[in-house]
Amino acid sequence: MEYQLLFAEVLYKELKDELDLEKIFKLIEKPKHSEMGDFAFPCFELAKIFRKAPNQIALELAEQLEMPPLFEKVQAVSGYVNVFLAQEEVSASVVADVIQSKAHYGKQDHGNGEVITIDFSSPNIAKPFSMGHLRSTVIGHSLARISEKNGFEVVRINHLGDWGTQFGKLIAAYKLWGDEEKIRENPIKELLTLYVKFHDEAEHDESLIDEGRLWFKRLEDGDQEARDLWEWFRDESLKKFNSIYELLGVSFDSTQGEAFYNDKMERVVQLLEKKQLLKESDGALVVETVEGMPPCLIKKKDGTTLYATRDLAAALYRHETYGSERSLYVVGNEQTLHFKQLFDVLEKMGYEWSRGLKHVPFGMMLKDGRKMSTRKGKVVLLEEVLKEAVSLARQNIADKNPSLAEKEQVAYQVGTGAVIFHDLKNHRLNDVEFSLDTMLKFEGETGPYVQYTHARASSILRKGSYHENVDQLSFSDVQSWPVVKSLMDFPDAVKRAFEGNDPSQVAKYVLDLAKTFNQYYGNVRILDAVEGRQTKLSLVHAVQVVLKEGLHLLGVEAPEEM
Ligand SMILES: NC(=[NH2+])NCCC[C@H](N)C(=O)O
Repeated sequence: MEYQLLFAEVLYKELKDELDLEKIFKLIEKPKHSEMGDFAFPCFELAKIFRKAPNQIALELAEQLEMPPLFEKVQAVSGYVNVFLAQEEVSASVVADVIQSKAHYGKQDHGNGEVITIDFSSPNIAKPFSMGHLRSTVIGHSLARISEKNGFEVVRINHLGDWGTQFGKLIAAYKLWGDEEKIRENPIKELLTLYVKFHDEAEHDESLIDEGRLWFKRLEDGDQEARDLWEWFRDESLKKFNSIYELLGVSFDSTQGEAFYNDKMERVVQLLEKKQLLKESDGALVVETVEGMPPCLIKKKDGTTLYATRDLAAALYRHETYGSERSLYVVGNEQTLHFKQLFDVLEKMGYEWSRGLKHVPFGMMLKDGRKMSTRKGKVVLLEEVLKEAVSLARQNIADKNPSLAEKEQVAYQVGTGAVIFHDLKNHRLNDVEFSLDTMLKFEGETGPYVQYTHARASSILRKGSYHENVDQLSFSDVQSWPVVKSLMDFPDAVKRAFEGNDPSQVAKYVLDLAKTFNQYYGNVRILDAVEGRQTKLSLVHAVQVVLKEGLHLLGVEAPEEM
């Protein structure tokens, strides 16, 4: 039951001529102090329309509103209409609802099964999986789950960077200096070394650049040797990437990277030609985009294609294959211009659906305030970082709970959960300072803190031999109300997270629920309660369900014990 919506509907009956339902819903506030009620409707905007003082309007509204049964009091105070819920009844109904719905609690249906494609992670082969790709993976994975929770059908796409002039350069470098043995031992590191060497040497030997270009041309034309080498580099890289995905619990519906579009680009070029959008510029083919933006490069002088050409082909392919009218591209904010150009070209091509394409940018991952870079061989190997988080978590368990069963599994869940949560707890556009120590703390705004709260709830339920039963819940204490109110906020957090493509809404929500519950736990005797033990345990159960589902939406596991 959505009480805020109920309140909005009642207000709407009185205010239809002035405001629409959505506007009213958005205006409703949740007062911080309980004496101001559970919801408050400000009348300041109406003052202009009615030419009356806000408080006068509030008084009249409070008089007129026909509140439904579970609202027990309406009050006009300083320009607000404050309404109070009937705590006992509402608590029983919310807790029963959560326990009966379980993981479905908070599910929204406004997506109506519509398909949405989410392009995320998308690392480049033959290069290390960067911190930026980690951010994209974590944010995209969470947005996929949040979209499903909002009623959408999601297609998860890993648009691998496995095509482009850099592979010509890499093949050229391998032909010159490559050592098969070494690459087999340590593929990504060796390939990166070759690539860096190529760039260094090319600074004083320009013929290398031509050599690289030639190899990419051969690759695009299907030359066998070039293909074989490329495939080998790709396979080795994928092995590494897959072990990271496994660690993070991430999977995809499609790993069709840029190379997949090799035979689909000619059609795009022809379409652009037919729509008279192609222009020649210095021998290259471009599409002019809106004023002030550089033109979008489609084909180079030598006939090879570009990142943007492949993205055009991919957008068409996805729309045709999945029937998607909406797509998210979870890619760092340094590619903002690229996506602006891409969407603009598609719009110029006359595709209505291009309006449903959205770039979801994010900030950088920093170490000691500086960008973590993979250039010039200064490699931060992500897999090692994740493993280190796991090993710190393992140490923690050894110190705090040495008798824990499933130690190893829990160490993985806590270690990776800490990294993921740390990334998602602030708005994605903020830069993130990477600090394992901070992430892994059991107190403060961390993943382990929320996981620990979930494990605490689970432990209370075990110790209390809890049996599910929602028939005779009776909430007469004041302490449970803030917890119930937090439970009630979950559906709205799910919706907001979708609307803003913003997993931090869910992260902040679970932190709030965990804090509120821990306060309750500190003040209320649950296991040795003389009265209402079943009700109290049911509240704990509801908290456990929602914490787990909230963490799930972020891509974080919730161990029962830790
Ligand atoms: N459709 C896309 N362009 N997706 C993002 C690709 C990201 C690219 N591989 C990079 O690492 O920069």
